[in-house]
Amino acid sequence: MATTNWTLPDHPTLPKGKTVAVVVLDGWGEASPDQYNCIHVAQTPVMDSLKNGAPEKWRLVKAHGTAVGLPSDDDMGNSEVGHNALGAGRIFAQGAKLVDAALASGKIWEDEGFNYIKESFDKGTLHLIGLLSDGGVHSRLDQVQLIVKGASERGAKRIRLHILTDGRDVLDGSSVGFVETIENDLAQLREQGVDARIASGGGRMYVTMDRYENDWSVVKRGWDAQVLGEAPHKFQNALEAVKTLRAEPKANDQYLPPFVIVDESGKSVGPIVDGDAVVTFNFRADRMVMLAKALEFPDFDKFDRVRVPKIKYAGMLQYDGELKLPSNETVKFGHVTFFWNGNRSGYFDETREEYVEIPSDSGITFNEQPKMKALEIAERTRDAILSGKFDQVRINLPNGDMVGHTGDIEATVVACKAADEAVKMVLDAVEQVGGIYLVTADHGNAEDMVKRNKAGQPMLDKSGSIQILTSHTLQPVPVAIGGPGLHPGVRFRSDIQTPGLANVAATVMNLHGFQAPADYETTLIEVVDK
Ligand SMILES: O=C(O)[C@H](O)COP(=O)(O)O
Ligand SMILES: [Mn+2]
Ligand SMILES: [Mn+2]
Repeated sequence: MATTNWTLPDHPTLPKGKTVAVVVLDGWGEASPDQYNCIHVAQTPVMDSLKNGAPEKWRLVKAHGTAVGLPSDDDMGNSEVGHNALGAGRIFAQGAKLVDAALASGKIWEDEGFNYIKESFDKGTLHLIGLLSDGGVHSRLDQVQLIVKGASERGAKRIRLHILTDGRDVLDGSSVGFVETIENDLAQLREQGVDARIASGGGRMYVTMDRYENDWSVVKRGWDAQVLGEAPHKFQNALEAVKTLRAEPKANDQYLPPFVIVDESGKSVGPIVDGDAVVTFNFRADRMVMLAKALEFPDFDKFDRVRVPKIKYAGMLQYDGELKLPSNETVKFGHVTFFWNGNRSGYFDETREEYVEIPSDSGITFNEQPKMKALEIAERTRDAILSGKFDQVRINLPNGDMVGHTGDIEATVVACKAADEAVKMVLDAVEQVGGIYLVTADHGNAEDMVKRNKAGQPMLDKSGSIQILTSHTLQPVPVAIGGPGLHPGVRFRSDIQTPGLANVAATVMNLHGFQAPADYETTLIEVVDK
């Protein structure tokens, strides 16, 4: 059998042995300057100097749509696809696109996963758990509709949906419309004799969709509602649930409390029991892995599951290639490890890598602490650079994104300033060791906090207030290179017209003195005589 040769060819000009700092600013895009562009409003002298100081060493790259493996150029970027592209150096079809293709070809119904869960359809219930929105980041409503329809046509007689409301990848308040849409579909199925209903729900950030083991109580709340059929709020139908819970002061789709749907006698309509099938319909991994562990691990000590039903469980994708979940931190830690490494947890080589997690504040929304742990991340990065132990030090600074998702403009301005200060500390350390930096971002967010019409003007809601955009954007992101270790002849090429994040990996390999493999997206840099 032929063995792969992983040795990279030497770069013809660029030297090896320089420390390279790769800095990813989460949610930091480039957009026209106005009062809703928090990066523009914030004092960001370091990022400004990179942009204005060296025009041949700063440029924009695409971070959304087909450039990062999403189905269309209407799809905003996100952390999973952005970091995958940054790490992989190539453009792979991402979860959203793979599921679209499997649904369009009908292959999804022939796959092992569907055949496995189908065995439960005769006697058991099919439960579908996931994010109900058309954000296209973790899941998509049209896919859920097709799955419900397709499963019912293929023998599922009793279907229960456990919905998570969004408000983060889509406008706050849009949950009501999504619930209406799916309720209509379910009503039609009921007319055809399929017992299909929503059984439970809750806001994504408070129920189920935690990530990187930041706060297991979030997953527990979901478990109680979805599996045990228990929640503090009980309603007869999901539309009433969402409308009533949204009427509470300060209510927000992201944080709706858990609820269960009950029958006339007050009994939950859809706990998960022995013999049932469960499908988690998010294609994105990070916020489903914890639930997958709770559903699958025989030894589990993160919370008391009370009852562990014997189920057949499948996900839309394999969420973790290392742990094989399903078998068939921190809020961003996994972005520069797990996502970067192609949704694979754990080290490639423990002797050569060290992953450092700076735990986030938990139990708060990040507009309360917009500086987050930027300073701590920067200090650890500085120390790692100064230690001389590493060829490459890679970090993700979460502020622009995490605070941007809260929709709090003032706090997002503070967040952007904090991220800029963190970049300064990293660049100072690079300076001290004679190293090289590459600063970029995984997608936009903080640079535009308002929903706009086609002409680019802010849109107003019925009461005349601007419609706050909590989600990511379609904007390009910057890439800046520099540092005393950078060969003086290095500059960005002008012959690649629309590069994307996938071009960064080959660039970084060059900065380490190597050429990228032939199938990588081309490097952004060239070396001219100086
Ligand atoms: O999971 C989230 O927080 C959002 O849906 C997307 O944000 P991220 O892609 O930046 O993680
Ligand atoms: Mn991100
Ligand atoms: Mn985000």
